[in-house]
Amino acid sequence: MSGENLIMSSVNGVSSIRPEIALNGLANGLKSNGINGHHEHTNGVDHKHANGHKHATVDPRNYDDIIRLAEVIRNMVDLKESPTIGVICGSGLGDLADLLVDKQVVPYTKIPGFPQTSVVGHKGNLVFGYLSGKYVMCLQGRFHPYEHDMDLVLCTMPVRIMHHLGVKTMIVSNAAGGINHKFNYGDLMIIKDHVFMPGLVGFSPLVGLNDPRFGARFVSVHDAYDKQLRNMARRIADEEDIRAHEGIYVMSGGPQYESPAEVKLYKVLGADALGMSTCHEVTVARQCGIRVFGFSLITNIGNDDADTSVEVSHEEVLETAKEASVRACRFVSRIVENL
Ligand SMILES: O=P(O)(O)O[C@H]1O[C@H](CO)[C@@H](O)[C@H]1O
Ligand SMILES: Nc1nc2[nH]cnc2c(=O)[nH]1
Repeated sequence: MSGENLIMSSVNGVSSIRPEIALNGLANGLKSNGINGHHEHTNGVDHKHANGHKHATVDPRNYDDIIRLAEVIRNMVDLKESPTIGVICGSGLGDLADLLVDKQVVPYTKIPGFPQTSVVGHKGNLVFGYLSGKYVMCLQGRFHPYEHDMDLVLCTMPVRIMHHLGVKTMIVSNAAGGINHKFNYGDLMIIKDHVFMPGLVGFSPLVGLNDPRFGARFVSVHDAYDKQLRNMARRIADEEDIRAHEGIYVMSGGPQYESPAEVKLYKVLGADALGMSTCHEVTVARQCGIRVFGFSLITNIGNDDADTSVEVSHEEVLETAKEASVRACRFVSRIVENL
């Protein structure tokens, strides 16, 4: 099979991926070189794509591999300009990427060495285009650590690629279970701060040898969610008559939802909403100096009493996210307009 055939594709008839790239050449270019040439990583992963085809070896821990992969992606599309805004679409919120104007879609399956999505509601496309007149890149589908054997470095590879392609501001969304009693189905929660549970016990994307080209060894996340952006988002929510709160997001490892006793525990910790994503991406974004705005879509209400608890399901999460999707897309479009 030729590289041309693999890379050429049309999604919804709008993709215009450049055909001239030879995948075999990319594979060679993507061999791991080690940090600064003096450290050879041995944990490069041969990522098998959904179609069973084995792509180039990319070591997500290797700076040179990330830069090469970012350049491969740059060459797969005809970028209109540098995307300075990156959006990670959470469960059921991928509709936003479909709204982009003049868009170019690169399926993850066509990107050598890229991981794949497996969660319903995460399509698995990198989408470039204009939103509110600004050139953005959207991840239409994210990588949850529970899908990828808790390999947080692999799951945050797209954030480092965004950075290399020019992203300065990242908007990250997720679906989450509300545990603040004021929260209702379909409300938005502007993330003020987070509790990164996996990170607290050693599952951080920053664990391992640090190549200083990625950023600092020790990253301060005291101001991870930009205050100015939060204030702007609150004003926009008011103007648009969107119910939005501000609160603390907790990322658990998942994929099981919380037991009522765990929900109670998180309440004591001061959490407002629970999910299984976002914190790893935000941590890496802060390491490379990307400004972050994050919000949760409250798709279900956490149970805190085993005697009255009801089942939580991903179907329910997706259904509520779908109902709130138009509102959430309007919210993000207005934020981008104001950036
Ligand atoms: O955080 P996003 O990607 O929105 O997905 C959320 O929804 C899924 C559970 O329903 C989990 O993956 C949780 O993290
Ligand atoms: N951990 C967790 N993730 C979610 N994603 C959507 N709802 C929930 C929830 O209740 N708990």
